[in-house]
Amino acid sequence: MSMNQDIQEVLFTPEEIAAANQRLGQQIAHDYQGKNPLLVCVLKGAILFLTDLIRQIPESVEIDFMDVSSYHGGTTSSGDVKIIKDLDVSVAGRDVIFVEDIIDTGNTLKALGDLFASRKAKSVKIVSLVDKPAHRNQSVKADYVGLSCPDKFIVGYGMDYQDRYRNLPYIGVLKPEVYL
Ligand SMILES: O=P(O)(O)OC[C@H]1O[C@H](OP(=O)(O)OP(=O)(O)O)[C@H](O)[C@@H]1O
Ligand code: HPA
Ligand SMILES: [Mg+2]
Repeated sequence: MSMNQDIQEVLFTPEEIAAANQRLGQQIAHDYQGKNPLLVCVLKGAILFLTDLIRQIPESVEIDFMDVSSYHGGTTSSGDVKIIKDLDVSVAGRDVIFVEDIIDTGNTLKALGDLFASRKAKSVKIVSLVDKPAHRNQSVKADYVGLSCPDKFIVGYGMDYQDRYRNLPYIGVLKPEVYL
């Protein structure tokens, strides 16, 4: 059965996502000329965004990955942000950009920000493809935002429900009967 049948509404098409990526890539390229920033992809959700975003940055960058989880497949944050895999490289003296698919409660980026405060990065900024401000309970804000989303649980383009739907090329909302 096609995943498309589980979708009630498409919020952002592949074209809208591509346009957002292009704009974000241009902004980052402009702001980080000659700085060789370290883009830290927050797995798993941000994997599609990272790979598309970096191709829109015609400047030298490096990438690394952290695996962080707090939703455990569901639709609400457990508040317990688990670091499953840390970076391979040191961030001391580096210009770091966290790459996120979505900022929702802000719990994930608050925990990463606290962790990085002691690691002596030269600068730390955040790029998030989607901003969902409705449930924010931490005062984190992305420096670069692609798309703003209403108070709905979304899937696709990296984002999951029970680890599925990440491979949808668009971002949408599931039919209510899927949440069982
Ligand atoms: O602002 P928050 O409320 O913390 O939500 C945002 C985070 O939640 C999701 O990750 P999740 O824990 O679902 O792990 P996943 O990326 O592996 O799906 C998403 O990819 C962000 O990292
Ligand atoms: O709306 C969402 N969808 C998928 N994953 C998420 N993680 C935080 N918010 C969301
Ligand atoms: Mg998830």
